[in-house]
Amino acid sequence: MGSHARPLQGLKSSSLRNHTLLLTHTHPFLPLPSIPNPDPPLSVQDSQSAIGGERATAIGDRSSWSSPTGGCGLDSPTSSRSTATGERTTPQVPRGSSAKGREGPASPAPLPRHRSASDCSRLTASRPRTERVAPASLHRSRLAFAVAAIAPSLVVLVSRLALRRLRPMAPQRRGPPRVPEGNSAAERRHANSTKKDRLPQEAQRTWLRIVALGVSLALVTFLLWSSAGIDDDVAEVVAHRGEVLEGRFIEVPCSEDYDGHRRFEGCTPRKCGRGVTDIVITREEAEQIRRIAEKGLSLGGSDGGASILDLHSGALSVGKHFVNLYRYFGDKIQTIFSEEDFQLYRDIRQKVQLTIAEAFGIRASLLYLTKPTFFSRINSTEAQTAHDEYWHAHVDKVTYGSFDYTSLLYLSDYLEDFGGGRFVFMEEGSNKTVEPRAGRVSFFTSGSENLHRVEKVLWGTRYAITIAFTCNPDHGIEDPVLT
Ligand SMILES: O=C(O)CCC(=O)C(=O)O
Ligand SMILES: [Fe+2]
Repeated sequence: MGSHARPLQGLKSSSLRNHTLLLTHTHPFLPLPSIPNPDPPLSVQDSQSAIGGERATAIGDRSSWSSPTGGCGLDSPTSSRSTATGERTTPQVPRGSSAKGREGPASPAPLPRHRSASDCSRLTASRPRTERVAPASLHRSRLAFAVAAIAPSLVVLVSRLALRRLRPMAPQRRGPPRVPEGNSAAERRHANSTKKDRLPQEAQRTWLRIVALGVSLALVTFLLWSSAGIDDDVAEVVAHRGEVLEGRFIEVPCSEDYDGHRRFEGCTPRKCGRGVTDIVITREEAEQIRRIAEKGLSLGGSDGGASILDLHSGALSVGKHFVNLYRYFGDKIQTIFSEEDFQLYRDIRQKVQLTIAEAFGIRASLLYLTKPTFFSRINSTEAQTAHDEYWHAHVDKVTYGSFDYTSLLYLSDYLEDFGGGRFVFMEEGSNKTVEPRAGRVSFFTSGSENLHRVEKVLWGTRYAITIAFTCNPDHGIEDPVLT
């Protein structure tokens, strides 16, 4: 690594703040939009042009690396097109990955706003398949809270009633029995009989207390279990980390999300579903490409949650923001990445594209790589901004607009490299989980038929690449090139 390849974090944070571009603070990851966003998504009405505006000045002898667009390769929607074979057709404007694209002016792109699961549920409320956004456990949690709130009072009430019934002699306990004075034999007899009566009553009271305590404990346990998260809804692991899947495909009915966008017959999903395969990308390839991610991300990294590296635009998480690696390093970028790195990236993209085309019965050449396509690195550090909360349920088509087919290439192993961090397709009562495994490709149509989330990473570090495809050539982006 050359002299320029030192962590951006090594810069004085104040100068970094002054000179980095503020890109909406968001990661492209999740429900949170951010880096290079596709063209104004047709279906997302509340998109906002959140990027840009702030111009950075030079850091030391480095030239300015900002642009009004925020330095993360926000290019014009009209673009060159990448095909299955990686050729570019009719480039109209330089894209983010080209040297020109990195430096040239670009207009800010509206970004889709982060949507939570409940947003999604509102969005899709009329659709039978996607209404099932609130997971069953959420309902259970609410119920548990309600029960727990009234349960103690109920238990006390029932116990008191029960005790009252069991206590016919209760008034006697308020004071000594009224017996004629001097009748000591009668007094003793009465005292004895009262003691006898009291014994079983006390036993009953103790017994009731134990029952009340037991009920309360059971409720508390239930409540804790219920509110422990929605992961307990995971009903089925569709891809275990330990298995090597040749290919597993599950078809699901398409949502109506695609109707709000221009249709491209032969490509826009008519057949929807999800697939997983472990034989398209080898574990060696996964390891090599992970090294690229490690190299790039070692230069920055977010303050918590997920860190993002987008080789197309150059966007890299640093602290709570993004910087543009390409602008920052200029030609020196070649001291960090090699042509082989980029070639591998392109090869992998192509293999994934062919896999998706085959699974959905479409021509690979009709698919275009779209943005954001990026590496993610997640660890168990607390997210510092709401935008780093990668674990929210979301619909990619809603979040990113241009996505028609999403794919994820995992670069590390669940339970070996990290814990938590499983991918979950959310379906009420029957969530489907994909356990990441290095080299595993998980792909799916991007509409709300595939609402999903990532579990929080509990330990270790999880690496993945999100590779997205669109059917709209205008939303296509080029492969990254090292020039
Ligand atoms: O990394 C994953 O497993 C999922 C990422 C994701 O949902 C996304 O990038 O939209
Ligand atoms: Fe996603």
